[in-house]
Amino acid sequence: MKVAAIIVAAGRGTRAGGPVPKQWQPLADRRVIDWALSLFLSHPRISRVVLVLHPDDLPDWPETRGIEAVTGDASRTASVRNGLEHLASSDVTHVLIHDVARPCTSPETIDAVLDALGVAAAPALPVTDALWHGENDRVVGTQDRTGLFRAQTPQGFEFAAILAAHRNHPDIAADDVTIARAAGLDVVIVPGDESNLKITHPSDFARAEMHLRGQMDIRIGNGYDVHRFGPGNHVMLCGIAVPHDRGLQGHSDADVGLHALTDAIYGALAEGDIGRHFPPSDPQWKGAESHIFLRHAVELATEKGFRISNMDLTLVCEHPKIGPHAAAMQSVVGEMTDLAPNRISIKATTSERLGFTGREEGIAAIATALLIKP
Ligand SMILES: Nc1ccn([C@@H]2O[C@H](COP(=O)(O)OP(=O)(O)OP(=O)(O)O)[C@@H](O)[C@H]2O)c(=O)n1
Ligand SMILES: C[C@](O)(CO)[C@H](O)COP(=O)(O)O
Repeated sequence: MKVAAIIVAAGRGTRAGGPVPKQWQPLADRRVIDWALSLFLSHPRISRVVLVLHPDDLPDWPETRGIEAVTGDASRTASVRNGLEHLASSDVTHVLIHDVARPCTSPETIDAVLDALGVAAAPALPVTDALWHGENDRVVGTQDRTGLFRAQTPQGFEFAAILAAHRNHPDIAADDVTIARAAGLDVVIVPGDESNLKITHPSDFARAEMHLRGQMDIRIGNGYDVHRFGPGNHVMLCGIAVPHDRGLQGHSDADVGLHALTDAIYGALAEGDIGRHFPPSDPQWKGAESHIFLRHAVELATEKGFRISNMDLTLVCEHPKIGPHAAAMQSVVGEMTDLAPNRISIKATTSERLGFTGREEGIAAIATALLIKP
């Protein structure tokens, strides 16, 4: 079985509204389109992913590894057909056709459809509400719901069969099962999922967001570090050499800010602290630049499937004054972590001349990091 996925994303999302078509709108920290793409790209049983885009959107689509971008057409049916024709002379044996507008589809639904193939299989849910006919805000009739289902995607087909069915069905159809049925194909119904909703109207964004956030692994971690002052003419703080009449002492470059940020990430991952990964007893870390530690923590987070959402750091000291350097620190930390500066907060406070920071014996730093695994 060699399976391709066709994700149709050439619609204009008129019912959903918004400044751009719905697939480009933000949803739970990504764009709607990214949810469907990452689901199919990461599914082990899918070998090719074809993305059908509107002609206006195609020029802006960056060439992306593993995604074959194809031009869409005036109707969903015609867009699907373009995707199928793109695969026409390939060795693909089966195809899953999916709406980009369904960002909450689960890998289990994909597996259920693939397991049921066959010639054709698609997820659906039995209708549970009473059904009426209505006119001018009045009920004019009722409809028996026995045997009625609400169709979802991805809809799966034997490739040659659905290609032929589409070629023989030039008219617009509600979905690809309709076209398969018109060609006489037998379609198996597999259980759909209430959360596999299609973003159609503005209120659907909130429902999808609630589901996706509920599914996410969201981790918070804190980091705290202190370094004492010693001789020197600058302190390293968040990767910036800040002029000062003393330096900070430590086994590494004593960048207390980067250390707290690093420990916050390790903390969120339940991966101990810097000392566990870079033991102070190991001479190779003597005088080390602390960006090494922060980069390691970020890599570890990425390896475990997490993305850093934001970080917040407070430096506690009377001097040096941090405000004039905060923007530069944000930008340097942004480079180290691959985060936009507006996701990194760097601020400072004095301790009102109380305690060791108040007596200017050293600098303390407190950090929080929020990590998300979709
Ligand atoms: N010419 C079209 C129309 C629709 N679609 C895709 O088909 C799916 C289902 O369509 P729908 O939810 O109706 O999306 P839109 O057509 O974008 O929405 P609207 O009808 O509100 O404009 C969506 O993923 C949409 O991008 C497509 O690829 N090409
Ligand atoms: C394909 C589909 O999602 C199955 O429920 C649905 O038919 C698409 O309908 P739309 O009117 O094009 O949104």
